[in-house]
Amino acid sequence: MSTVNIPRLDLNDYIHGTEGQRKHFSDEIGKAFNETGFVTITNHGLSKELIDKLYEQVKALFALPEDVKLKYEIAELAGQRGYTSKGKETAKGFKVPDLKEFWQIGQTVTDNDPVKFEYPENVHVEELVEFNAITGEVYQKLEAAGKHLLQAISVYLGLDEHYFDTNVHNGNSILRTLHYFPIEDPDALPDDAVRAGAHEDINLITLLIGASADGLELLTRENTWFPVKAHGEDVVVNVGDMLQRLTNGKLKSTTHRVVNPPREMMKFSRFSVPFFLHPKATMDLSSLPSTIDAAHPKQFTDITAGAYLDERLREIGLKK
Ligand SMILES: O=C(O)CCC(=O)C(=O)O
Ligand SMILES: [Fe+2]
Repeated sequence: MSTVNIPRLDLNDYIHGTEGQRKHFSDEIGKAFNETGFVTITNHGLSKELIDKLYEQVKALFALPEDVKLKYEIAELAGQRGYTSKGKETAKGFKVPDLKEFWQIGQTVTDNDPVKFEYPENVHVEELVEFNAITGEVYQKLEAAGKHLLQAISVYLGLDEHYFDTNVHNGNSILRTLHYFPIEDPDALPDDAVRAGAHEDINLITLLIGASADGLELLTRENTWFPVKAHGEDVVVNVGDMLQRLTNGKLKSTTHRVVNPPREMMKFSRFSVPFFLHPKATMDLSSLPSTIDAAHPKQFTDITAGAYLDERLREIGLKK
C-alpha cells in the first residue's frame, strides 16, 4: 500500500505567527493540496469542550424517534436545512443510497447584506433546547478557521491574501451533522451499500470534525484507498471541486469515501460533522488565468458557484 503524507499544521502559526511561520504554513498547505488534497489542522479555534458538547447534541438528535425527525424533513429545502432521512443521498454514479441520515445548518446573516433573502431559515429542533445554539457556535468557529485557511491558500497561489474574503463573508456554507446508523442485519445489505460512496466534495474546502473515527479513506494517485487518521480533536481539511475548478486542477479535490466497519462493529453508530465552506452563489469559478498555460490547458467550463451547486445537488438526488 502506498503511503500518503497528510501534514499536521498548526493554524496558530498562520494567524499569530512570525513572517517565517506564516510563509511555512502557506507553503505546506499549498503543497499538500497540490499533491493529496488533504491536511490536518490543530489550534483551529474549537475547544475540546465545544466538540464534546456538539457530539452530545448530535447523538441526542439522531436518537429522537423517526416520526419526530421526519417532521423536520422539508422537501422544498432539498436537504440544505434540517433533516435528510435514510436512503436519500446517493453518491454520483452509484445506484444504492449511502447508509446515513443527516441534518444541515446554513448561514445566518446578521448584517444588511441582501444575500440574506436568498437563504432559507435554519430549522429549529424544538426537542433539544441547546442544539441550535451549539451548532451555530461551531458553524461560526469553523467558518472563521476556513477564512484563515483560504487566506493561506491565496498566498500560496500568488493572489492577494484577502482574495476570497468578500465571497466567503455570508457565503452559502453548510454544517452537516451525520449519523451512519447501525446495521442490524449485515446479510440483508445490498452488495454495494456503503456508509458514504466514493465522491468529491462540491464546495471550496471542507473542514471535518470527527475523522478520528475509523472509516474515512482517500483515493491515492496510484488508485489505492488510504485511511485518513486524525489525532483527537484535529480537524481534517480537504479541497472541494469549486477550488479545484478555480485553480484549473492545481489544487486537487481528492475522491474519498466512508467504508463499512467489520461485521462485529456494524451494530455501532458512527458520527461525523463536516463543514462545507461555500462562497456566495455569485462567485465566478472560472479558472484563474495564472493557472492556465500551454502545459496546463483550461480543463473546466466557466460557471458561477450557485449554478454549479444546483447542478451537483441534482446529481446526488437531493434536488429534483
Ligand atoms: O463522515 C466522514 O468522515 C466524511 C463525510 C464526507 O465525506 C461527506 O459528507 O462529504
Ligand atoms: Fe466528503
